[in-house]
Amino acid sequence: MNASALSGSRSLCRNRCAARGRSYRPFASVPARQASSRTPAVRPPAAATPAAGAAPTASSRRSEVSAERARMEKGEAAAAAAAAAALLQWACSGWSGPERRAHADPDPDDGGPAEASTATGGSGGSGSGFSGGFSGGGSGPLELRVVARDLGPGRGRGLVAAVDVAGGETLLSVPLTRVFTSDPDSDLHWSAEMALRLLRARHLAAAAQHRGTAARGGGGSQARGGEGEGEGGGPESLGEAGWGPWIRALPSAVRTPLEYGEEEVRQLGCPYVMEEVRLMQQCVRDCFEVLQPELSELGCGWGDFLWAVQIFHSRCFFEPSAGLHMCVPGVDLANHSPTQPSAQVRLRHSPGACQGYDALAEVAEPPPPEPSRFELVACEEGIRAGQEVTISYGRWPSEAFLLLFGFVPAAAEAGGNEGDGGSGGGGGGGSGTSPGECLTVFRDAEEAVRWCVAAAAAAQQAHQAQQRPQQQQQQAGPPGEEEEEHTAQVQAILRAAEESMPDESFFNLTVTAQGVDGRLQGLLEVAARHLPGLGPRDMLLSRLKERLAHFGSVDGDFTDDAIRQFVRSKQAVAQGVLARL
Ligand SMILES: C[S@@+](CC[C@H](N)C(=O)[O-])C[C@H]1O[C@@H](n2cnc3c(N)ncnc32)[C@H](O)[C@@H]1O
Repeated sequence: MNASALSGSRSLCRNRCAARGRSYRPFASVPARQASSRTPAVRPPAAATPAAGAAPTASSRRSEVSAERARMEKGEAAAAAAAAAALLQWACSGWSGPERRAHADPDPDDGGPAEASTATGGSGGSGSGFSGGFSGGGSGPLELRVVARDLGPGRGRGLVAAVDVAGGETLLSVPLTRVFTSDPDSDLHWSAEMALRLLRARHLAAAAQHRGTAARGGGGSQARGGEGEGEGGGPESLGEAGWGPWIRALPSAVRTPLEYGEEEVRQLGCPYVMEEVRLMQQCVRDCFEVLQPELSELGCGWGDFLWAVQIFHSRCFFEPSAGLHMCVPGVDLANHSPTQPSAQVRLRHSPGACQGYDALAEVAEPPPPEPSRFELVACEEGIRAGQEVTISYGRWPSEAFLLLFGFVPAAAEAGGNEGDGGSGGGGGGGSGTSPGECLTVFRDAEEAVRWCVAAAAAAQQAHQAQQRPQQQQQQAGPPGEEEEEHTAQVQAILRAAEESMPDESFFNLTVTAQGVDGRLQGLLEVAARHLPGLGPRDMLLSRLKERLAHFGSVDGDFTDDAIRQFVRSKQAVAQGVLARL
C-alpha cells in the first residue's frame, strides 16, 4: 500500500484556538516578574568615524549613520536570505520530489541569480528571492518550486512560486524527523516545553557550529551550518544540535501581545481580550519562573524565553488526533491568506504505518521504509510563477490571530485579492472582516442574563421616573431586597433557557457579519419573556452599542498596527449587525 494523505488543511489547522485564557493556565500562580523588552531585530549601527581633519556636521553624521545602518541591514538581509535558502533544502531532506540539479554550487548570498539557479523556469518576479543552499542529501540541490522571499514590513518573509506550479503538486516535503513536535507527556505548558527545547537546541547548535568553524580554521558560511550539518545533517543524526539550519532561519524578533505593556493592552479596548492577554502574559511569566534554573544554565533570560514561546505560538500547526503541536521547518515560512490560500498542508505516513502493509509484505517485496512526511501542496488551481504561496491558518476570530500570531488579517485580504490594496468586502466574512471573525457579545449565559435583568430594571426605573417622579422615589425598596429579586429573576431565566435549549453550551455568545448567534438570540428571547418592557431586539441593540463603545475610535494613537486592525475588525462586525437590526 502506498503512502496515504491523512490530513487536509481543515484538520491540520495552524495552532489550536488557544485564545481562551482558561485553557492556557498551566500552573498554580507563582510570583510575577517584570517583562523585559526583546532584542531589536536590527542592532544600532556602530559609531561612524568622521573624515580626518573635518569636524562632523550633524547632517554628515546622520548620513554616515544611515549609510552604516543600510550596510548592516543589507548584510543582515543577505544572511537571512542565505539561511532561508539553506533551510528549504535542509527541510526537504530525503525527498525524491522535484528533480535534483546536477551539482553546481549555487551562491546563496546572491539574491537574484540564486533564485533562478534552482528554478526550472522563469522566476516570474524580481527582487530579493532566495533559494539554493546545500544539498538535502542527494547528488545536488533539489530544484524546488518555491523560494523564500522578504515580503516587506508587516508580513515578513514568505514563500513564492519560482515557476508555474500545477494543481496538487508537492512544493515542500519535510520528514517528521525534522518537524519540531510538542511532547504530549510533558507536564509543562506545550509552548513552554517546546521553548525550553528550542533554546537548548540553539545553544548546542551554536556550540557545534563554533567547533566546526574552529576546525575549518575560522572560515565558512554561517548559513551552511556547523559540525556535521553541512550535507544535510539533522536531529536524526546529530540530536538536538542538528536543528541549527532551522534555528538560524527563524526570525530574530516576533511580536505578539505577550510583549504588550499595560498601555497597549488598554488600547485593545475589549475587556474580554484584555483579560485574555493578561492571563497569557501571567501564564508565560509563571512558566519562566518554573524553568528559570534550566534556562540560566543555557545562558538564557526572560527575553530569550519570550522569543522562543512566541516562535511556537506563531508558527505551529496543531494535529488534533494526536494532540500535537508541530513546527515544520520551511513550511513555517508560508503566510496566511483568509480567503484565497494557494496551498495546503497534509501529513503522509510511511507504508509501515499504513493498515495492510504487513499483509502486503507477505506476498510482495515491500517498498523501503520511508519516514512520515509533512507536505505543502499546491491547491487545485495551481500557482503562477511569482505568486505568493499562502495557506489558511484557520477560520479564527481576530483575537486568536492577534494573541497567537501577533497580526490580524487586513480587511482588504479578507474580502479581495491580497496585496491589491482594495477595500475588501464580499468573498470573506462580509463588511471587510475575515471568515471566522465574530464579536463576543457576552462571555456566557449568566453574564448575558444578569445584563438583561439590570437593563430591564434600569429601563423600568427610567420609565417610572418619567411617569411619577415623586412616587418613584418613595416606592424604591431597600437595595438588599432588590438584589435578591434580581438574583431570583436571573436564576429563573437561566433555568428556562436551559429547558428550551438543553443541548447548548452558552460559552462565548457572539454576532458575526452573517448574523446573530442562535444561542444568543434564543437566550434574549427567553429573557424578554420574563422581563417586561424590553424586547430581544432592544436588548441586542443596546448591548451592541455598549460593545462598540468599548473599541473607541480607530483613529486612536495605536502603537502596534495589529491593535488598530483588531479594533477596526471588531467595529466592522458590530456596525454591520447594528445596521441590519
Ligand atoms: C508561520 S509565520 C510565516 C512566516 C513569517 N512571515 C516569517 O517571516 O518567518 C507566521 C507569521 O507571519 C506573519 N504573517 C503571516 N501571514 C500574515 C498576513 N496575512 N499578514 C501579516 N502578517 C502575516 C505574522 O507575523 C505571523 O506571526
